[in-house]
Amino acid sequence: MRVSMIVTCNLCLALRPLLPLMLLLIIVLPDRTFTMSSSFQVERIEEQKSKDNNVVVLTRDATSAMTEEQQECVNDEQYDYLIQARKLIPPPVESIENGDTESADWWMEHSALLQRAWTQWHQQQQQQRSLPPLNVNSILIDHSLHRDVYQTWKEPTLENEERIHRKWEEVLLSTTSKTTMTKTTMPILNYDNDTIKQEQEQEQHEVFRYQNFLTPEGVQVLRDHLDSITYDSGIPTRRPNAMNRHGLLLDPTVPGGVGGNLPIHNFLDILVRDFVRPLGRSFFPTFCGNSEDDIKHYAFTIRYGDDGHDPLSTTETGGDLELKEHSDASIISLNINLNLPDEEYTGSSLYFVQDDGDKKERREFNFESGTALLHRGMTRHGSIPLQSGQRNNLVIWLHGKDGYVRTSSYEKHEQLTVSERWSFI
Ligand SMILES: O=C(O)CCC(=O)C(=O)O
Ligand SMILES: [Fe+2]
Repeated sequence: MRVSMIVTCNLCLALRPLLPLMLLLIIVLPDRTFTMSSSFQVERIEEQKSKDNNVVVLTRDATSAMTEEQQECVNDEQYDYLIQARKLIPPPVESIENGDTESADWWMEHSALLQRAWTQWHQQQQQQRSLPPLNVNSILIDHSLHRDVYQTWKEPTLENEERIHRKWEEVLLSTTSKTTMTKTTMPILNYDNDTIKQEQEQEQHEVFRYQNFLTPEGVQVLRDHLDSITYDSGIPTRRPNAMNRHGLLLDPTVPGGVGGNLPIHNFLDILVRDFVRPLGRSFFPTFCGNSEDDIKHYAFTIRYGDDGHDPLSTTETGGDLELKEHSDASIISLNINLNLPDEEYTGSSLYFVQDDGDKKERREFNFESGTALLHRGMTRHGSIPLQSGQRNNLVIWLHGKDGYVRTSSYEKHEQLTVSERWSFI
């Protein structure tokens, strides 16, 4: 007992100089140790949870131990895809790398972030930006066309189809010669004993026009919606295709395409299902003979001329001016003008190549606000230079899966029946 007291006293004496430090540790350490270990534990648990779910997230519990500044940083950088997407600098639309005009790799690399940003933007916009529904009472599409189309959906007859066709102008007719093989029983007339070859002149309707396909209200709401995507979202958007540099690629399945399941996507789905596909099948029954041919759509907007928002552009007016002659990667294309009635422009007529066998001629068309042209993708076309103003159009291509475009024609007996044309197959 005595010994132990002496030892304790000696120890006390030895430790005496350290006493202030020990006191300080007793006061400070428990609290520090508790704070650190608890926040550490939470983080470890959450880290484990997120690993299990294969997602990397910082939870609110883990961030509660952070300073306000740190937390803001986490909120911005980790959660806010919109802020991250807005910071990206996309490759200029004019850039060409290894022959690739669309910088596909860059869009692929940022595709997941951009899609999340669109979803986030949609959630923020939901209250303010919607489109009127595209149902039978829709104010978007010419009422009398709409009525006839819905009547034909209810009763798919040739008469009802004919009523719709009368509302469209046939604006381009080509004459092509087609060689047909006919079975014969007269062996002397040919060498293979079984067929005779016949040259037939065939008239082929190529382009149809509907002057006021979209109502003035329809043009206005679609433009507002699309302009908001372009100018308000701040999310980088990929050029619409290899030829057009300015406009929106509206296909969410293509890296860099506008996503987020916005009202425009729903509008396009219904427009394609209820109008473009059955109209394409009924105007071009020799080419749209199977649902495999027109099952998919690819939609984009195009803009010719300056919009004053494009400092990176190097073209004379800050936008595209013309489009070279081409055929589309589609079986059917619908091209609708989205200029507001008072948005005037000169030049920029769309031309189609009229093929009369020996002779090929260009036929030009001017778009007016809301005008739609429906044509085969294979019919060659382009647009002449814009002289002044701006032209905005919405283009929808129909094709098969994986971009498959069928070009050969179907014989009469292979073609879809009227009820098949107006069905969801
Ligand atoms: O409206 C135009 O200028 C034609 C657009 C076009 O043909 C296309 O983008 O494929
Ligand atoms: Fe085209």
